Amino acid sequence: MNIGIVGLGLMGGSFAKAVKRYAIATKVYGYARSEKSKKEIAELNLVDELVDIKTLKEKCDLIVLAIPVDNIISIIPEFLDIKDTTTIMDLGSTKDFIVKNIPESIRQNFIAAHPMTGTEKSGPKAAIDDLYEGKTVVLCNLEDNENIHVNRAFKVFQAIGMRIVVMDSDEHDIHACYMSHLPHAISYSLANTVMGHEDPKSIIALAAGGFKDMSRIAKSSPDMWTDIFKQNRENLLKSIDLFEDHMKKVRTMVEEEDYDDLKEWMKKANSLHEIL
Ligand SMILES: NC(=O)C1=CN([C@@H]2O[C@H](COP(=O)(O)OP(=O)(O)OC[C@H]3O[C@@H](n4cnc5c(N)ncnc54)[C@H](O)[C@@H]3O)[C@@H](O)[C@H]2O)C=CC1
Ligand SMILES: O=C(O)C(=O)Cc1ccc(O)cc1
Repeated sequence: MNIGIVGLGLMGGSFAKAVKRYAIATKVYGYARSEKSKKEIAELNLVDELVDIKTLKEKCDLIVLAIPVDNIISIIPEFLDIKDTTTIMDLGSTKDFIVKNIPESIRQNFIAAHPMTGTEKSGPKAAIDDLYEGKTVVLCNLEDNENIHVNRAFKVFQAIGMRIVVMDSDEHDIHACYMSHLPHAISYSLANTVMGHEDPKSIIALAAGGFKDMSRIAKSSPDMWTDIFKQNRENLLKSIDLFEDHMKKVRTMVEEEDYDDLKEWMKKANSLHEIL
């Protein structure tokens, strides 16, 4: 099988490394837009050959879109003439808007996937050898796909060591919102709150583990995350409201010196780590 990857940053570059490591592909092709990316991808030896979209469509059995979620939508028109036997798959963090905007003519070829793994880093240099190893990938609305494409997706994800979970795209977007998109909104908010109050010298001198843990994902790509917040806007708004309720609650308990209730509220939060 020949595999083509569009966008060779953290997710696409790591996918290239994984399929090479497990010798799943006869040849791995890549497509990148900028000269800077092309140079980095070549230096890191992420793919066997960098080609244009036309060649990618001619040569590849599986084409993976590892680009920001709005770019997935805007690049799709270039793939309307893929062969019936070509699988096209995205790795975007949102799923509902994407599946609803795939044209009918290629809907059966299009596998909507979200690997639940990543980091705050981006670009080709961020690619990691074992990013996907032992991690979960969510596949959505598989009833809209032909078997040949579903089987190919299962084969590739299992071969790179992933666990597959199947669900509807709207259900996916709710779970992804609470477990990933809201935490990113909180981390960006925390980073901006602290920087608005503390000078850089104090941050360097005094930042402890907790602050570093909670602000790590505030380093994530604004291009990628603006698109995600846009596509999952409704769920994100609801989750921010619920989070604000908790911030108001802790504020009231502290203001009213209601320390018994505060302790109970904290104990409840502690129990999350019995599950995780
Ligand atoms: N970063 C993470 O931890 C995770 C990201 N995702 C999703 O994976 C996708 C890719 O994210 P990352 O790899 O983290 O981003 P990234 O920024 O590291 O890589 C994306 C690459 O695609 C290139 N690109 C953008 N538009 C392009 C286009 N039209 N044609 C060709 N190349 C293009 C960019 O120059 C960049 O090098 C996004 O949809 C994101 O939501 C999913 C799970 C985890
Ligand atoms: O860096 C982290 O801890 C992440 O949470 C990475 C991440 C980012 C986006 C996703 O859709 C999934 C995972």
